[in-house]
Amino acid sequence: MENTTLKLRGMSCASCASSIEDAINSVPGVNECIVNFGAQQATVKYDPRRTDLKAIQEAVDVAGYSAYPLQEQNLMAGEDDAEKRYRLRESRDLMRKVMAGGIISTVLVIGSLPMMTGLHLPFIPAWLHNPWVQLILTTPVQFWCGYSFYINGWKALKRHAATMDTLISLGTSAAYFYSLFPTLFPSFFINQGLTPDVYYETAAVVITLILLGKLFENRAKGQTSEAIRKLIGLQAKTARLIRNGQEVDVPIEEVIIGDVILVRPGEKIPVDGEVIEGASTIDEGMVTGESLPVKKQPGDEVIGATINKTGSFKFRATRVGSDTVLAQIVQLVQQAQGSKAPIQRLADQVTGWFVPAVIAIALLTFIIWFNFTGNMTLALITTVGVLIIACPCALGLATPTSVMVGTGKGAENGILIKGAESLELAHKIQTIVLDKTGTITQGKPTVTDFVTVNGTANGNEMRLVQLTASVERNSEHPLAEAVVRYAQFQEVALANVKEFEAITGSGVQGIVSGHLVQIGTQRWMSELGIDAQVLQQDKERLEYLGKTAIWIAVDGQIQGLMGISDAIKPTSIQAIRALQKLGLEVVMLTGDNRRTAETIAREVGIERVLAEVRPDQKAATVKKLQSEGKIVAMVGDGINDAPALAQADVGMAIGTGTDVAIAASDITLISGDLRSIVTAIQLSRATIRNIRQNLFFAFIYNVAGIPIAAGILFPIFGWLLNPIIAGAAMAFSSVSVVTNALRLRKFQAKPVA
Ligand SMILES: Nc1ncnc2c1ncn2[C@@H]1O[C@H](COP(=O)(O)OP(=O)(O)OP(=O)(O)O)[C@@H](O)[C@H]1O
Ligand SMILES: [Cu+]
Ligand SMILES: [Mg+2]
Repeated sequence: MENTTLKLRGMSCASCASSIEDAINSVPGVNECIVNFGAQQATVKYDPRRTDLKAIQEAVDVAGYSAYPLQEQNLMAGEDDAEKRYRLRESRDLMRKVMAGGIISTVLVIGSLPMMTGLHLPFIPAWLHNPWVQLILTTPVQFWCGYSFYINGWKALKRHAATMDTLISLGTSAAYFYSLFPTLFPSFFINQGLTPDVYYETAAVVITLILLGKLFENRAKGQTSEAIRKLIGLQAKTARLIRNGQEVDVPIEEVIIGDVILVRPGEKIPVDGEVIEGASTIDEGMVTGESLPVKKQPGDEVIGATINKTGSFKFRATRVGSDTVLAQIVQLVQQAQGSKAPIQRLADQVTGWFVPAVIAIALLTFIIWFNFTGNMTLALITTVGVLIIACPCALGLATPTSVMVGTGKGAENGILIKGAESLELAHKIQTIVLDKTGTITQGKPTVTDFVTVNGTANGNEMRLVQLTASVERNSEHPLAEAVVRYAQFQEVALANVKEFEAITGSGVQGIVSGHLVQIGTQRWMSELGIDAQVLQQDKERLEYLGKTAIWIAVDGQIQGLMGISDAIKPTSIQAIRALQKLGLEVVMLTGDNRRTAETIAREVGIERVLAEVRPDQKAATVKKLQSEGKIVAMVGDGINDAPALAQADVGMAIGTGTDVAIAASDITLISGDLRSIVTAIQLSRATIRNIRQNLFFAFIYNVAGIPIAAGILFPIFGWLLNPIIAGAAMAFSSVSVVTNALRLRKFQAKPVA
């Protein structure tokens, strides 16, 4: 299965989105297609053996739109130029039409004032009221400014569909062509005792207002993707390389992996890499959301686009171009912005049958009024009013705009949200499961205690450190790294290991100079039949201190015990308290032993502890919590957490953790700070609230407007909805939806503690 994102052009409203969806879905070999109107993107899952991008693009072309793959754009070459030019051209075109339409409409409205108000207004020249003059003025507005409505409406008709363009072109045409009759044959009306009134100004004003709304909408939509532009703008333009012992400045695109780059204080780090010389502190806030600068020394990783603070250093480029952390973030955010929140599906379904239903209501309105009153004017005004006010364009904007701003805001706060679905789900989380090592704690354990059975005489202790560290050197477990570091610190040379084996969740073993060395948990020792009574007291003491005790057995005999401690992240306690304040149940899930886990849990204020859980049981444990009827989020960093992250309703990976965990998760917390979980939940709540407001704004005009426009209040109060007001209301509803979504940009993480 192949997954691609396509940029789309030519959409005018949400029903366009569903026709593109239909068009792509009907290509054989396409599995799934989601079109996002706000982001103007389609996400397509297809079988590359059965179809290809070209076939999909053709299907979109046939439907009357165009599509091109997102990958073709050079992500890091500044803002996507083609896209920007397209948007600008569209805005300029709209601007011209709005200006022309605005001037003409004003003249027309002034000309019809006497007729509308029934007053004699001597300062208005009579010729302005002449139907022929009005016809000549309106025609360019109707067919030049309103051209796109006809074209798009026609495209829709060819697909047997109806969109907002259908409604607008129908509505304004009704006003325009009806007015032609009294213009051409005034005597026909006069003979019947009717005034030959014309409604040109209605058509012109409605078209102008809707275009004005579109212009605002266009501008505001440009701002919703501001986050991406900001991210791309973070990128440095040049890098100072050291080549053949010389410093040269090169454009960032020319940096290749392995290049040595020099960075001075205050400069931006151009690409990702590893420090090889010098030391400094670096502000990584723009990428991780972490506000404190981070110390770096040789061996440490640096991230492109972060800012060097104090010292100069050299580093070797390890990731360039579209592989850098920043480029990955941009890509992720772009994909997330194009994804569809479940709440949107409802809106889409509504839009699907809305337009045909509106046309039916409009027809009915006309028939009823005309039959009952015989009044053509009344019948026409109500019908045009219904057609215009019922346009569901704001409905299609309601969710995508909020999702775009919300995911962008997340990225700014160091929270990468992979899809709108997890953004929506996050506000429902009831239980949050935290992995211990690397999530609550720093994941940088150190050996603090070392107890041997046979004392320290005759180099026995150093010999044991050598055996242990030699085996552990082959393991990737953080505990293993701690042991190796300990040995290095003691300047113990490591030996070769044969038959190394890691037993996940239990320990490691291997043969060093003919001795079988086994290192791991008490449970594993008893499974191996090794008696571990000797150092029981020491073990319990270590565990009460919150340290992990690992047994060392040589040739089936316990020889020693190591106490390894992993400091709690200073922010964890605060974060956990905040989560509990938000009403969530916080659970700790760990493979470590019960006593150690409980000590750490007590320190951070967690009550429910699930300890000694084997890696293959972590997912099952999450499932069990879900079967209690809870919406469960899992936060973890390790490979052993990946299945649980995937099982959870919302999986959150720590950005400093393993790639496997990040791939399995829905949300990545780029810095390891658990407080960003709180921010993620707050952001989700804010976004959902925003979407609900938007849906309300979008619906209220239609729901309240249609009956009024249909003339329901006329028999009672004599109220009619002028089509001009309907046009203004509908333009206003789109604008208010987008403006409301932009309010989300002000989102700020609230400290809850
Ligand atoms: N390489 C190793 N060396 C020594 N002991 C190990 C090793 N790998 C695992 N163990 C033992 O197995 C236990 C469980 O390991 P596991 O990886 O499942 O969890 P963890 O990393 O300790 O905790 P968490 O689940 O919170 O990340 C460890 O606490 C340790 O006692
Ligand atoms: Cu509309
Ligand atoms: Mg872990």
